[in-house]
Amino acid sequence: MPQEQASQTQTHDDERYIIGYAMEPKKIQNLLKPSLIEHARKHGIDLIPIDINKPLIQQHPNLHFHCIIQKLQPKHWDNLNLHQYMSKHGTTTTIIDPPHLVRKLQNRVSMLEFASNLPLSVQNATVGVPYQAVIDIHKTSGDDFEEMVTDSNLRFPVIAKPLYADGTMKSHELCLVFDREGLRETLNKNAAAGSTTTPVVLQEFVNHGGVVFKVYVAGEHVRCVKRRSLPDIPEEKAETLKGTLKFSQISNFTVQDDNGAKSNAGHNGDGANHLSNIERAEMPEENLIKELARALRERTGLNMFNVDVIRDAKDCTRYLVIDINYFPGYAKLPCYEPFITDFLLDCVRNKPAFVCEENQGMNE
Ligand SMILES: O=P(O)(O)O[C@H]1[C@H](O)[C@@H](OP(=O)(O)O)[C@H](OP(=O)(O)O)[C@@H](OP(=O)(O)O)[C@H]1O
Ligand SMILES: Nc1ncnc2c1ncn2[C@@H]1O[C@H](COP(=O)(O)OP(=O)(O)O)[C@@H](O)[C@H]1O
Ligand SMILES: [Mg+2]
Ligand SMILES: [Mg+2]
Repeated sequence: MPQEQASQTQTHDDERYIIGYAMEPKKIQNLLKPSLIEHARKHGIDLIPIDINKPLIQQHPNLHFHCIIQKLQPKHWDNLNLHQYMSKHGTTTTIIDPPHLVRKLQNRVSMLEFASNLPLSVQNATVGVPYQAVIDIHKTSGDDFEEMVTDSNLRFPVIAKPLYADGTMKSHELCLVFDREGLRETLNKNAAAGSTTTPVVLQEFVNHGGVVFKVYVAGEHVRCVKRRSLPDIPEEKAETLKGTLKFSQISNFTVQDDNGAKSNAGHNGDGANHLSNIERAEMPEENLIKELARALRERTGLNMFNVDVIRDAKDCTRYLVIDINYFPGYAKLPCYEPFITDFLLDCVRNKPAFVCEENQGMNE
């Protein structure tokens, strides 16, 4: 890690804290890199794995967890029986964050409600959400379909997103839909999937210069990075485009990766163009990012998340939140080790802002 970006963390010499992490192996592999474990250790934190498949009360009988971080499916909450654990240790152990609050980010409608009508005031900038509507996926033909599209008030192109953003690969399978026929086709395919049919949110596609700003939040700590996004669709071209275009996890390339990365959504140009778009794009005002993070922490009651934000290509003061993810891939941030460690130290030193309302709703 470059010296100049090393932790601002101050270690209190003899303090040691035990922090448990409960998550699936893939997430552990992505997040708990040796560099993080070592950085945390040097700053007084021992990061200890928790087995997500058996009750926590049966694990580590001689350890006291000051705090537990987690990214879990509901079945893991049952297996861990954290309720039982917390009834014994709840006064001294904090769980970040309560699952009933995390769950609100797993639905693309309730997720964006947090970002609607945000009272932010940084210069002239506004932060909102794109217009979106949940549609009835069974109305795929005839007058029903026509009426539904008209009633939805949506303007094409739109992005069809699975309503549930529950961490599955399927929940990241998105589709650009250019016209009514494309929408009908998408709904028919969904219906053909039978038991795996999922409700769909249609969200207006907003031209934004091919760059998404990812705002990573860990308590009071906030970082914003630029990532690759879908390219703009010029209005005259939008009128001629037909059908649909599937894509998935387009922003999962860092700027460095982007050079050689190929996308299945490249309907308008090549990687090199995107790269220069990203390089050229001005970052949002730092205060705006801070205010956005603070407002969303307050509204969601959560500490660990990131927010995907785009800037309207037609109006550079208009920012739109398009996605909020619980416990994102912090390791993709440069120097994520001090970022996470500083946050964890805040948690264990019990800054009031970081204590989840007495771990309420834990087993809901
Ligand atoms: O695991 P699920 O619940 O699917 O959520 C994923 C993971 O958190 C990704 O991090 P990782 O790749 O480390 O698992 C994250 O990438 P970022 O950290 O780049 O945001 C994704 O954000 P999107 O890129 O918006 O999908 C987010 O949707
Ligand atoms: N309304 C929108 N207008 C323009 N581009 C969008 C919009 N919504 C999503 N995108 C693009 O699609 C990508 C994935 O969408 P997102 O809602 O973040 O889904 P996921 O949860 O799979 O990351 C975004 O990072 C962005 O590049
Ligand atoms: Mg996203
Ligand atoms: Mg997401």
